[in-house]
Amino acid sequence: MQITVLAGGVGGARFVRGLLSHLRTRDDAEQTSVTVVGNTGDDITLVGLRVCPDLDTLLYTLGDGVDEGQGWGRAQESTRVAGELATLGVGPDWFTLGDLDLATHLARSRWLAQGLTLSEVTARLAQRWGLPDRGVRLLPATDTPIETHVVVDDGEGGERAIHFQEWWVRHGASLPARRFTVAGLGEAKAAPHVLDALRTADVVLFPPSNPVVSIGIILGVPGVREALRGTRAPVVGVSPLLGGRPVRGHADACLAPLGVEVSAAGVAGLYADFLDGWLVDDADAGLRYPAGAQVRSMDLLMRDTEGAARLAGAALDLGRELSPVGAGTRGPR
Ligand SMILES: O=c1nc2n(C[C@H](O)[C@H](O)[C@H](O)CO)c3cc(O)ccc3cc-2c(=O)[nH]1
Repeated sequence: MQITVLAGGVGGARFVRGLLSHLRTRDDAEQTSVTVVGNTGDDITLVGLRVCPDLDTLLYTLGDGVDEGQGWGRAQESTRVAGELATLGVGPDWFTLGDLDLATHLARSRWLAQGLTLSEVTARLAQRWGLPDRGVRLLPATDTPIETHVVVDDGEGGERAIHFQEWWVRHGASLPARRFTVAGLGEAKAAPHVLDALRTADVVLFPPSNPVVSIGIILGVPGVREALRGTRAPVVGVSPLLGGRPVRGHADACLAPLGVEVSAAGVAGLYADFLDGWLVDDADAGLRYPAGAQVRSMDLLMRDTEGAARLAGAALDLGRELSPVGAGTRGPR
């Protein structure tokens, strides 16, 4: 079985870790491969280094090296270099790069400067973190450098665009966003294997990642949405909102500027053109959902890896139910 997952950072990484844990309990584990397509809109260049937060969160989480408390960054990390940079007045003081994490950014930036693509760099890092041995292929959504920007009020009746990380980390998403723009997205090409992984999957899963600044960015890469509309695989998503609130992150602050209802139903509407199955929390079972997707409710909270495994198993079960005679047998939509 081939499973393709579109993922943002912490929520996506924890869901995939749960998926791997669930797959280990199944008889067909040996014949199953997982392709994860990661968001690159969060990427940023800091102190001359290319930082890819969502890809790194996936690498560290799936490679058992993540700081569990934060959900991002390396476990047992120190920040001596960041402290020295601050003393030198270099770099933003609102974004901290850990010492071990810096090695990732140094290696990535060096390999990119040598002419490797982000896909090739990510494959090297994935090897370092043992992802292929765990049956996981990690792909950036695109090799084209893209960056999400947030348009906010400039305080003088006009507007200004700031990098997504400045809005998210420095301001805690508290500045009302007028809209999101993605530099480079228009000219971006899906990275190698991304479109094929969607077209040839047996099931496509959407973890409870941010629908606007994580999944939404991947969907904006030319060809991705069309591949999802055309795939014969069931597409099953997990709502990132429980009772109208995100478990972590700021999905609510991202949906408001789009004029989308901040609810599991509102998010389902963003995926309505390709979604086959939608897992929502029991608290949201009574909402009115767009026609087309089968909705199932359960306790959606991923308290630990076991909880994430339960969720991933339910998403796979729903996918199987929607493709009763085997994936690849339904006509394209
Ligand atoms: O809240 C923070 N998040 C930090 N994050 C998390 C990240 O900014 C966001 O949570 C994601 O981009 C949103 O998915 C980092 C992620 C990295 O891979 C590397 C460094 C950082 C540093 C910070 C930070 O200083 N503060």
